Amino acid sequence: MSPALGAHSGLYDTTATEADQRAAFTSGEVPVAVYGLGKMGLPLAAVYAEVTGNTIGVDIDPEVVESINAGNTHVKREPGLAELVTAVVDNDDLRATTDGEAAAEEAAVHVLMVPTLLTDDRQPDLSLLDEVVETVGAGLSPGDVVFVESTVPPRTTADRVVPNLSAASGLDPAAFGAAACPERTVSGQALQDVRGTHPKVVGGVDEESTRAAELVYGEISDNEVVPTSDAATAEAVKVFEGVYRDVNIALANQLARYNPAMDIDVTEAIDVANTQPFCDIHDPGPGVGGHCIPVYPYFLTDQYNTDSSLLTAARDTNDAMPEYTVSNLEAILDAHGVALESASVLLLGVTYKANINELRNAPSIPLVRNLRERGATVYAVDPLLDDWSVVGDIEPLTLEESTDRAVDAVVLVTPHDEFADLDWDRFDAPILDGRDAVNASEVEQPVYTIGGQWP
Ligand SMILES: NC(=O)c1ccc[n+]([C@@H]2O[C@H](COP(=O)([O-])OP(=O)(O)OC[C@H]3O[C@@H](n4cnc5c(N)ncnc54)[C@H](O)[C@@H]3O)[C@@H](O)[C@H]2O)c1
Ligand SMILES: CC(=O)N[C@@H]1[C@@H](OP(=O)(O)OP(=O)(O)OC[C@H]2O[C@@H](n3ccc(=O)[nH]c3=O)[C@H](O)[C@@H]2O)O[C@H](CO)[C@@H](O)[C@@H]1O
Repeated sequence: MSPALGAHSGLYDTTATEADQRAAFTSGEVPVAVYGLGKMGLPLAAVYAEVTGNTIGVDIDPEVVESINAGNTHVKREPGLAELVTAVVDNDDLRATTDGEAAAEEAAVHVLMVPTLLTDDRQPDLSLLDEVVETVGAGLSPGDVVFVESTVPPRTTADRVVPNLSAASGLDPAAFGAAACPERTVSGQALQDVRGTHPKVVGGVDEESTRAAELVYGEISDNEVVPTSDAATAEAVKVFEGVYRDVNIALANQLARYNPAMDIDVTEAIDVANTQPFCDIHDPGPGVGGHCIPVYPYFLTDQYNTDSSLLTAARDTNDAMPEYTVSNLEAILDAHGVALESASVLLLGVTYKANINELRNAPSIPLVRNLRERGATVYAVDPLLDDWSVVGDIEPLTLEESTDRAVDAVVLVTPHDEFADLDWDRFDAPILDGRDAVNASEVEQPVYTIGGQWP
């Protein structure tokens, strides 16, 4: 019970003044629970704890919970995160638990940050969201607010989350608030993003929910808080951002395919085209991975009886890039007198993005499958990866071991920091620089790029 907030410690439909609500929120009188403590959820929970002094982190993985309660951070390469987690745990501002229902009973602000992925037939998979909504519903109280930070198909908060919360709690939907407050955070800079690199978008299922979200994120974010007309609009903002990026990357990959016929360096043309403000063509590469960009288009394509051919064409273009990369490599090997079928190929970087230990939808997986189907022997180096089981039929090597292997070509798939100062000539083989990350002027071996000129 919060004296400042009167009847209940919730922010929804309270009679307290805005000033009293802010005071209650920042003094810990409005307990917060953050559900999902992964790459996005842990930074988010740590900032909530820093602001409120009373945040419960909920995760279904006991090892995650144990690690956090020991003041440790299982999410790596996030500047400032380890220090912040240690500080908020030591100060008892943040505590973690696997008991989501107990946390839901205690909290008045519920923040959902669990994965929203795809089923095998590429439909939105909201099963983890449904599970956590059941958990929150079991402890939901009048006056509580629920913020969906996970990226979801537009209309999910209003048409799925709220009815399920009402059913699980027995509360009338008018008794609690719900808003879509999509996470606009990039791994590798998560803390600064949560704190306000970009404006924070919030949209409630009703005006009071939007108001409560504005008040909370006005304390969490240093940037402006942008309220939208409703929750579905806020959800659409996030999905549209991701779809824009997938289509734009597909444009870059389409342009790369004009080689070898066009016989130019497409990446040079793109870079120069981008020197005027109405053009922002992204970079061609061996494919589009992660659980954001290749996923979000499917939150739209089959959900409405609307032609989505542009989005599906972009997805097809990006999904074809691993195979296109192999055809590039085959031309390079051929020019160096080696048949792909009998070649030894070294891949540098396997995770979907530099310095992030995440294999979801990683282009390296179809790339390895394609190379092996063609008969090539494949080695790979990835200093971040601890579980190679899903990568395919390859021999993982350390960077040191890789120099002892006679290989016919090297493919830079993911430019981790560890490769930044590499002596590329140590491999004595042509290089296919999939992410245009190698300074070819400093390398004696021939360096090719996706979109660059073929041999
Ligand atoms: N990773 C990104 O760059 C990024 C950026 C913006 C938004 N997002 C959104 O955030 C979501 C989460 O991404 P992430 O990178 O943090 O995922 P993650 O896989 O790193 O972490 C998810 C965590 O949620 C936990 N979890 C699963 N089900 C749970 C439940 N029912 N209750 C409590 N915890 C549960 C898992 O144990 C895991 O620790 C994404 O699916 C996406 O929608 C991701
Ligand atoms: C808040 C949030 O959701 N943030 C998302 C997050 O997305 P993300 O972490 O999944 O990372 P991305 O950078 O989008 O990369 C995805 C894949 O696309 C490949 N790629 C990329 C650019 C390019 O020009 N050509 C490419 O081929 C790359 O190698 C990788 O495999 O950060 C982005 C800003 O970085 C955001 O815009 C995006 O909303």
